[in-house]
Amino acid sequence: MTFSWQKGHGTENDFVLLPDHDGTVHGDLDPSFVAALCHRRRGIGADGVLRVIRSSAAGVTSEAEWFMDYRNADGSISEMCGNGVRVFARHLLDEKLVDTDRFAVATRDGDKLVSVGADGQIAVDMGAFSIGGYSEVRTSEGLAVTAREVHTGNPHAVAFVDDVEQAGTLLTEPRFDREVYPEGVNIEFVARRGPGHVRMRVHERGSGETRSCGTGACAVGIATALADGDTARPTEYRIDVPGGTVHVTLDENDHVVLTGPAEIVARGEMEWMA
Ligand SMILES: N[C@@H](CCC[C@H](N)C(=O)O)C(=O)O
Repeated sequence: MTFSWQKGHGTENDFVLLPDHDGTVHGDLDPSFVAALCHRRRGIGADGVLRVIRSSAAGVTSEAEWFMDYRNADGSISEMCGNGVRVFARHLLDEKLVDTDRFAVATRDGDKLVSVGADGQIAVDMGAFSIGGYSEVRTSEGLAVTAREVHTGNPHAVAFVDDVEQAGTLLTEPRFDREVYPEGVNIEFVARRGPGHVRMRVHERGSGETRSCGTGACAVGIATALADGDTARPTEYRIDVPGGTVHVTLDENDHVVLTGPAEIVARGEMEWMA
């Protein structure tokens, strides 16, 4: 099977992009194929796949022409990917599939408005968010922490710690309360670095520990504002992740806006032989 592909990343959260404009190349996008592509030893290696497909071809009702069909590295589907949408936007711009630097991208969590800055950074209005209560997360190495439930299109548990290295290796998924998160959860460990500035590590549902998570950074910004009693709008947080830095703004409409880099690093035709 031969098809075109690209590789990109946003703060080292990396993705295989599969252009499939009319949905004729990859059909239903088999989860085992996604998992094989993402495998770091037997495949190309990535935290997830972004299929680039027209909303109409994906059966999505949207004003936005392009739908980000996001899959986790294990082949599972998630509603949203914050770093992915920036990489997706970079691809649309590079391939001249959009002709303006402000446009919407359709996702399973609705349309996201993307704006490209003069510095090349990409800002995404991730829309409204919701906040839940507290429950415990526990790493396999025995760290037990109370985490705040935050939904930024997908589910997150945000746990404040003194030092993110306390989370240990994160080689296995921390335990969490399945009654609170029946669909699974992305878990962020967050440590403060200064006013409006935190550091985080994340264990992603369906992908394991990644070098960055955009929706996770948004959840962390929201949980930090709540913990600080910061009700000013707009208010901005700098979030350091192992793969770089992103900025999260809570704006006057109580939307969360994610700003960060996005880069395409390779493209080509592939003959998949596995
Ligand atoms: N890395 C992403 C989040 C991807 C989805 C997540 N693993 C889930 O299952 O919800 C991001 O940048 O937001």
